[in-house]
Amino acid sequence: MDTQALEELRVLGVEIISRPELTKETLPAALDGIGILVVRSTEVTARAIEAGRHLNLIVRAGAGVNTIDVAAASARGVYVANCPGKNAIAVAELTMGLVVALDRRIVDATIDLRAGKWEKTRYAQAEGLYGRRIGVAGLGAIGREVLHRARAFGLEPYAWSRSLSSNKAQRLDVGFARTLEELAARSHVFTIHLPLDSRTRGIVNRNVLDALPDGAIVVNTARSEVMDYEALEVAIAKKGLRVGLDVFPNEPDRGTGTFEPRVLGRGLVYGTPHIGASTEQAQRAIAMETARIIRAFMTEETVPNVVNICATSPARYVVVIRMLDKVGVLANTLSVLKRHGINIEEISNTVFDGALATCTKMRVSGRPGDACLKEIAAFDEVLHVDVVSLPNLA
Ligand SMILES: NC(=O)C1=CN([C@@H]2O[C@H](COP(=O)(O)OP(=O)(O)OC[C@H]3O[C@@H](n4cnc5c(N)ncnc54)[C@H](O)[C@@H]3O)[C@@H](O)[C@H]2O)C=CC1
Ligand SMILES: O=C(O)C(=O)COP(=O)(O)O
Repeated sequence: MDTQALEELRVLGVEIISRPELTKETLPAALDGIGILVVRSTEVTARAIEAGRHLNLIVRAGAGVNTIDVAAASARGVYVANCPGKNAIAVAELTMGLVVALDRRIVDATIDLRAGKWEKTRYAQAEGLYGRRIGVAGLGAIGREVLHRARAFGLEPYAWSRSLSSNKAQRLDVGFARTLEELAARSHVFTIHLPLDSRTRGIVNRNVLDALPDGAIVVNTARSEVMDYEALEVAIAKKGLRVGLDVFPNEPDRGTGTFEPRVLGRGLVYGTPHIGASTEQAQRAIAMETARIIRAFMTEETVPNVVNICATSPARYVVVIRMLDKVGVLANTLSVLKRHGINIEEISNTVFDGALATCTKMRVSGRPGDACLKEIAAFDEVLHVDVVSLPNLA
């Protein structure tokens, strides 16, 4: 981990245990006594989350949280946070690297040269990128960085993304595709930057691949499960696609080992071992963001980048209680709320200058009745109690 980020954590008094060799299988047994787990692509299963009885926070030191059983974490009240955007430039750089390499067949030319073969005639047959169209599927942090770099190459950009409308596309000066098929049909270069979830699994399917023009360059640096790799193999043969992949089905979860993805032998297919995020710059940015998340978790009320906060809280009211800063006052008010069957969803407590008084705000699902409020107000140390209805912002 970056030395500055490590220093940040040391200042917080965090004891750091580094176990990069852990896998999906060995992680659960290693979580005993661990409060904060920082992971890259290692899978964090429900079994790991159950085994990690002391776990409060899981930080995905990267973007994609599909490797973490977020539902299992939510069910045990464990925060899951990621580092959005912090490795986007690195992935965009690799994406453009693959695009250029495929157009000019740089890898094959190098392999031939290393074997003593001067194949100028063969490798002189490149189309070139300038003036051709690039389709970006998923215009998030990485998609936008790709767009930026694609323009510098003179590629004409098109995009398809969840919240992209034709107006927004116009503002971004990018061609708008209404469907993924439409995007594919326009793309001489087609690049995928969608997260993996239940809606995107297999979304780049046979129909989408069939819509691509012959000889198109296809790049996937997102997740293998977003694309049907069997259909891809067929499309490579049928359409002469040139393909660049940084992600594969059943990737090893160790840094070194053997791995022979079948698709790599199916035509002009270049591959990298999931290194999209692996530049020093990106890793430094990720480390600093990880330290920021941990610091906020330990010292502040809100944790940044949490992906599993209840989007539609059942809380409809806020109980605001000003009280003297004395032992047991808050506990007394809570026991009254409990007796009246009021469930507290969220709570915050602020202490004011001089530490004489505090203000507690509790988000609750049911409106406390007058009797309940009177009981709270009756405590000598309670200065005031109020109930505020939350606006329906849904
Ligand atoms: N190869 C590597 O090392 C890396 C791979 N990745 C992968 O790239 C993915 C994207 O990363 P970012 O751009 O940072 O994420 P992001 O969240 O900033 O962007 C994702 C984009 O996809 C769009 N989107 C999401 N669901 C959609 C749907 N169902 N239909 C249409 N559009 C949808 C979103 O609106 C957003 O614009 C990550 O989730 C991760 O899986 C990320 C970093 C490194
Ligand atoms: O950030 C992401 O989503 C990635 O895929 C990066 O994976 P890594 O942390 O390099 O194993």
